[in-house]
Amino acid sequence: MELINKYFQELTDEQKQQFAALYDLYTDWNSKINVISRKDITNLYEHHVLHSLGIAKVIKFRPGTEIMDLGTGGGFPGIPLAIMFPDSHFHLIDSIGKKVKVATEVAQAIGLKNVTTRHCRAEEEKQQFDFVVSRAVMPLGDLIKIVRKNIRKEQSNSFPNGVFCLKGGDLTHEVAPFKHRAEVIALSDIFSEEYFKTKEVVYVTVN
Ligand SMILES: C[S@@+](CC[C@H](N)C(=O)[O-])C[C@H]1O[C@@H](n2cnc3c(N)ncnc32)[C@H](O)[C@@H]1O
Repeated sequence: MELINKYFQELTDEQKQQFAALYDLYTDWNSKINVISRKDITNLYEHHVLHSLGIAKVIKFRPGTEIMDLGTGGGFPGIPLAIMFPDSHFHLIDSIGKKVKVATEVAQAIGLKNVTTRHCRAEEEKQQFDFVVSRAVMPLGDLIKIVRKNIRKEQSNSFPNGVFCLKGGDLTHEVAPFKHRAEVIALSDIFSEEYFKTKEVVYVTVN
């Protein structure tokens, strides 16, 4: 939790309480439904919460922005981002029902009013959003093909509407087809912890 305060110094008391509550909630839910590797739960704030918030270091979503988290699992990156941007709306979807249940229960338990969840495959989701966020779900090319229908044309943020993905490792091949429309932001330039040495935020403009 100190790690979140270290990088985000303007949190309200409510946001601090919401972030702090995640540890017990995920420890409890993860013992029933596996959404995080069991041995990684002690690294919840660094590997999952702060990693998700890497996107918040790249874009400050304007109030009213609508975002879909594709393949949210137990709520990453959607839940940490929903805490960080209470005036934006986050729609969390996953094709595995019991994982969506964890995300739904955690959002409810911490009183998030800006989160909806849905158990479905992204291919079936027809709603439109300003942005799609995603971590560890599928290769960039496949993801862009699926979400093209979900990105609305009208723009209202500092970045044109598109996709923010949390990725790791060498992305040369994955990003090559999008070279004029993609931007790779190294999280090692933002977070000093060893874990972020090989982690990136990839942004792709869609439309
Ligand atoms: C490795 S998990 C990552 C979960 C979460 N994003 C995280 O980082 O903790 C990948 C998730 O993507 C979901 N998924 C894969 N393909 C999907 C699709 N086409 N539509 C919706 N969810 C999908 C899976 O059910 C799984 O929960």
